[in-house]
Amino acid sequence: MSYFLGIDLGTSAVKCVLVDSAGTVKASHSVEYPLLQPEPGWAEQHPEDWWRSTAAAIRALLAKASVSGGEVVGVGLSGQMHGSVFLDSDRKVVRPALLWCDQRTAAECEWIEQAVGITELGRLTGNRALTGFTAPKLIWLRNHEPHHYARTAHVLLPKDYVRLQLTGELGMDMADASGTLLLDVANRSWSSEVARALGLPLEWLPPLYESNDVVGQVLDGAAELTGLAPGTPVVAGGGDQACGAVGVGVVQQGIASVALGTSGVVFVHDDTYQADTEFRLHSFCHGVPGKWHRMGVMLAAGGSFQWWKNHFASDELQQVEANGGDVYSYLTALAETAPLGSEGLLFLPYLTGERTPHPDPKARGGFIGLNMRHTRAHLTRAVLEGITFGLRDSMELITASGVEIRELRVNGGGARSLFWRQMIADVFGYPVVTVNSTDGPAYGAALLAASGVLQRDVSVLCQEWIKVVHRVEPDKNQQRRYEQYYEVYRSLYPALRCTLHQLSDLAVSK
Ligand SMILES: Nc1ncnc2c1ncn2[C@@H]1O[C@H](COP(=O)(O)OP(=O)(O)O)[C@@H](O)[C@H]1O
Ligand SMILES: O=C(CO)[C@@H](O)[C@H](O)COP(=O)(O)O
Repeated sequence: MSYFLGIDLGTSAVKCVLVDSAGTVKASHSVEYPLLQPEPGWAEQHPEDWWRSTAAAIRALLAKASVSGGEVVGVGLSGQMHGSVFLDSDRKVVRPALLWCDQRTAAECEWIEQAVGITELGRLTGNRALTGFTAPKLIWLRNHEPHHYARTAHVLLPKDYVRLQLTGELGMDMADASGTLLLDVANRSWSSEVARALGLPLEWLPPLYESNDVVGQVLDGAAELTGLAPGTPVVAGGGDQACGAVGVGVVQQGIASVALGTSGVVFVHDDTYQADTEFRLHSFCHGVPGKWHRMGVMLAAGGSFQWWKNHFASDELQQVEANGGDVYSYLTALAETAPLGSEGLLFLPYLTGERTPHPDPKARGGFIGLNMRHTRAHLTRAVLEGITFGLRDSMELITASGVEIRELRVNGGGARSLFWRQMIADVFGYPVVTVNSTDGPAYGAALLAASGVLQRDVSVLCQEWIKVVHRVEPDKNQQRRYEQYYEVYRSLYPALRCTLHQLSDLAVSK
């Protein structure tokens, strides 16, 4: 039997999945690694941890599935986007990577937008300078760690480091490269103009590939560590959002995906390059060769729910866990006992600043409208509703550009909850479906590997592999009531912006 291996290098863990040539998942396996937060707002990881964990996950997956390395005929990679891996001329790691959720580069983003100009930067790259993106991190390194900057010879994104260890080849796909702020997204090539304006060496950037291009073959040493066969072809793959969209079949116009991971993303496919006039949406290359996509990114979607679980719901939760229950399922059931709108309570999900629609590292979260009747159930529901309203903000920007949507495909950990899926259908006003692939980005990476190795069209493979398994329709009455809450929600950020900034400054003042 032949299998394709999809690897998704996430923020908390690497997930590997084996898929057969008909698109059926044989088995999956995850291995976690630590997230370092040496200062408030910083987020780093050791690239060596990624590689060690990936090799261990592949080995364990093959054993679990009783599949031999020789049966794996192609490998694809997906990964957390934007993270900067700095390598020296011997391809050794210079310092820990700065991740997508790291917020230290606010000053560098301002400098970039002044140096290039927001409109010119948008014309050249399709995007604004946002704290998570890669180029501001390179400038941060130049400003704050010149000794590390002087040693740097190559810059990669997280999953590209893993591909380098597997194959010995430097490379980056267009989809992930779009989040560096150094790609001319419209023309799918590095922007020498932006690199020159920022004084960044273009030679640090690796060769570019489409997501289903074969970049290299598994090396002997990597084969020994992973259990894969030497010479197995490895495709470029893509950023986790592009791979996740491929994994749920968002490879044509009319279907949007909503990813409920740590971040939250509303994603649409574009046949031609499109950019938001004010660059509030990210305009990126898609994992489908020669195609593009736009997305709005909320930094703490599932992340807000996870924060709520970790800090304000610990007592019963220990019991739930001890009885083998799922803590998130317990919390969504609790939320369901509170009425729609949480009896006049709104939650702002800007716990780690925000990207879309408010590119603001100093935005902060909050509960607004508390009264004496509110219980933990109301607050839990308000958290889920606030995240959903925040995602609707991205959808508003997408539909305002003239895109017509007929269906939402939900993926990520939050998609497990039927209650949350119904809430999304009611708040967005579109049918919400889930598909047979629950492994999202890893499944998309396996599909891209199959496309590259078998020389099959990505969209055709999506049609063959991906099937809708569940559908919820918006409830008109609930939709009308949510609309009233959403109108209040969207008025809060402009009204509170200065207050949130003051609080953000006070939090770090000594
Ligand atoms: N049963 C569930 N119901 C609702 N939300 C859930 C459930 N399980 C997980 N989640 C949410 O999904 C998030 C994790 O999603 P995942 O796609 O695994 O994220 P990542 O890839 O960023 O690590 C959690 O933080 C939580 O908010
Ligand atoms: O920054 C982005 C997209 O622009 C994030 O989507 C990261 O790529 C990681 O997301 P999770 O999968 O961990 O939520």
